[in-house]
Order: sequence, then structure tokens, then C-alpha cells
Amino acid sequence: MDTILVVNAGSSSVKFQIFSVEGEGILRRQIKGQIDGIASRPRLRASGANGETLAERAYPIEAVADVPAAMGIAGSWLREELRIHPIAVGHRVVHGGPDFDRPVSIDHGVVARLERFVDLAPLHQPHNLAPIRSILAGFPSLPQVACFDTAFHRTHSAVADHYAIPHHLHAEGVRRYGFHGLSYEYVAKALPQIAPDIANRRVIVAHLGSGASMCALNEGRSVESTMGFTALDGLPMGTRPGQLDPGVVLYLISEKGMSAANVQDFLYRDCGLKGLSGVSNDMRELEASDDVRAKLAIDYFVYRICLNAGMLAAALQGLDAFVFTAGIGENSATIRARVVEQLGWLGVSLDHAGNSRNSRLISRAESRIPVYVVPTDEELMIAQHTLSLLMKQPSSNSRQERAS
Ligand SMILES: Nc1ncnc2c1ncn2[C@@H]1O[C@H](COP(=O)(O)OP(=O)(O)O)[C@@H](O)[C@H]1O
Ligand SMILES: CC(=O)OP(=O)(O)O
Ligand SMILES: [Mg+2]
Repeated sequence: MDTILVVNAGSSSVKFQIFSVEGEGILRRQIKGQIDGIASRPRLRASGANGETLAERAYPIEAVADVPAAMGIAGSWLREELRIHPIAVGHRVVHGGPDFDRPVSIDHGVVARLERFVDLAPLHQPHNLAPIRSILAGFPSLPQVACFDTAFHRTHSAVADHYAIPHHLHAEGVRRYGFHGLSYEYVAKALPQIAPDIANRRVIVAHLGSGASMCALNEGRSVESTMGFTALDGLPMGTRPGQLDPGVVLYLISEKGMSAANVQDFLYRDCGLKGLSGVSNDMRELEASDDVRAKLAIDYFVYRICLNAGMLAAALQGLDAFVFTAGIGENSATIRARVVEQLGWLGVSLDHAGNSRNSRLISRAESRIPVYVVPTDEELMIAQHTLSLLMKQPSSNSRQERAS
């Protein structure tokens, strides 16, 4: 069976899927797995084509303290227990910079260009590139494809793409890229089936995971994002602050004597829900906590989602639907209920029973704006892009040399 392996390293999880290639352009999911709760309560879960459990293992926090450790565990499970031999590997690569506006076949030159963005996505890019490099070294003729979080947002207008800084900085790549593009692309492609009435209208999608952002979609294309040059901006996240006055960074440097490296570490690892609560970066733990600072962190998260919804509705000049996705958006009925309640002024009203069941449509029939929960599938987008690049290649020698 010809298979494609997909790898998606996020900030609190490593997700992977294996698809079989069945005829021209047809993919079938065979295995879906993830290690989540990295550095909080790590767990490997994997299921087969019919949803049957293939693995369910909890790990002590010290065993999976970071993404590389999780990548190692997922890699050995796939290699040693499943013995998969893919014909191609598709990777999520968070930062594509100004030049990569679509998925690309990977070679050493592409890797060298993507290494330039490690400092712009330090929680992701190194972990996205590490498996690419080791596969290039071990299986140089195994096709690999990089799919970018930034590419889907390259449709932004010039005003949405700029900061108010001198032009030469924009020319060298200091732009408002936006991230989570593979997730938004999936939602944009899924909406015509789920909600044909609104799929081509004005939709806000809230990708609420460990990293979190929101996207304004018009006719299925991204017109605005809460994230910018890096995945630090916009909503508060597990360990990142979201929108922050740059004056705070100057204060950290001048008053606290922090170096650039210290500030980078601080902004990517010590802020957000973790910094504000002092309890955890993990929404499940905050929801279970009685600590007043955990409550403040959740209040802040909800408040900023609603502020940003106003901004994106302004970018869209109105709103026809709202979509929740990603770890928190798909699973936390409480956060969704609080967001919808605070957006009541927009004419949204919640179907509480549907919301507690994580139904697809969670707004009431009389709600002026329908609200949906759409489980994202970044890995399916990556597999589709990988297969279409594979089919464009004149001849692939991947079938002779497969990963073992
Ligand atoms: N049942 C749940 N209730 C509340 N939050 C949840 C639930 N399940 C997952 N989450 C949260 O989702 C987040 C992880 O989302 P995910 O999209 O997997 O993140 P990433 O891809 O950025 O690693 C964590 O904050 C986790 O606590
Ligand atoms: C870009 C980003 O923050 O990704 P994730 O949510 O997967 O950490
Ligand atoms: Mg993610």
C-alpha cells in the first residue's frame, strides 16, 4: 500500500497522520495520532481508519518535556511498532517568509532558505525542520513537501500586509504574515459542505489551540488575521502574550537588563495563559483550577477573542458566520459559551444543549449569525498538497527507496 506520512509539530503537541493513496489523487486516512499535553500531561493517542484505538499511553511530564522528545516518541512508534514505509512525507512548516506562497518540494536549498526563519518562529520552525533534515540525510530520494502556515494569508491586501514602519523593512520581509493557514484553508474548504449558505460570505474563524489566532474569511479567502510577523501577536496563547505594546519589550531591555535572547524566551515560553495564571498553559488545567489567577487568565482569553472579533468584523464590513476550531475551540463548551455570550451584541445566540454536545451548529435557529464548530484537519491539507506535488513530479524514485 502506498502511503503518505504527515507531520505537524505545534507548540504543545506533535500530530501525525498516515494516508493511503488510492488511485489518482484519492487519499484515505489510515492512522491519526498525536502526542499532546507536552510539558503538562503528555499522552500518545492514535487511532486507525475506523476510529479504533491503536495506542493510548500517558507519560510522566519529565519523559515528554518538549516537542523534540514528543517527536522522538512518535517517530519510534511509527518506525518500530507500525513499520511504515511512506512514499512521501508532508510537513507543516510554520514560517514560509515572503517567498513561499504555496507548498514546495523540499531539497537542501529549500531547507537552507527555511532556516532563515527559525528566529521568527522559535517554538515551531526548528521542530518542523529537524525531521526534514534527518529524512533528507537518511533517505535522500524520499520526496518531502513543506506546507506553510503563512501561505493561505498571502491573499491579504497591502494595507493588511503592512506595519506603519519604513518601506525598506517591508521589502526585506517585515510583514503581517498570519499563521494557522493550513487550518483556515481546511475550514474554508469544508464550509461549502457544512454550511453552503455562508461558505462564500463573511466568516470569522477562531483557531483556539495552544497557539491561537483568528482569521477573517471573505469568499473563502483570508483577508485579515490577528497574527502578524511572528506567531506572537493577536490573542493570548498557552505561553505567548498575544498583542503587547512594544514599549513593554523596551522596558524589559532597558529596565530589566534582558538580552534579546532572554526577551525571546520570555515572550514565547513564559507569558500567555501560563504567565497570567501562574498555574498552567493548558486550558483543561485552568478550567479545573480554583485559583483566582486561572480565572483571570480565562477571562482575558475570552475578552481578547471578543475584542478581536470586533476588529475582524470591521475588516469584513459585517459578519455572516462565526466558526470555532482547534483544541480549545473544538472541545471547550465553556469557552465557546462565554465567547458567544460576549458577542451577543452582534446578534449571536447560543444553543446551550448543542454547544455542550460539541455539535456542528451551536447557535439557535433565531441567531442572526450562525456559529459552527468545525474540527480542523491541517494534516489532510498537508497530505493533499503533498500528493498533488508528487503527481506533478515527472518520475518519482520514491517507490524504490522508502523510509524504514
Ligand atoms: N476538553 C478540552 N477542554 C478544554 N481545553 C482543551 C480540551 N482538549 C484540549 N484542550 C486544549 O487545547 C489546547 C491544545 O490545542 P491544540 O490545537 O492541540 O494545540 P497545538 O496544536 O497548538 O499544540 C490546550 O490548551 C488544551 O488544554
Ligand atoms: C503558529 C502556531 O501558534 O501554531 P500552534 O498553535 O500549532 O502552536
Ligand atoms: Mg496546532
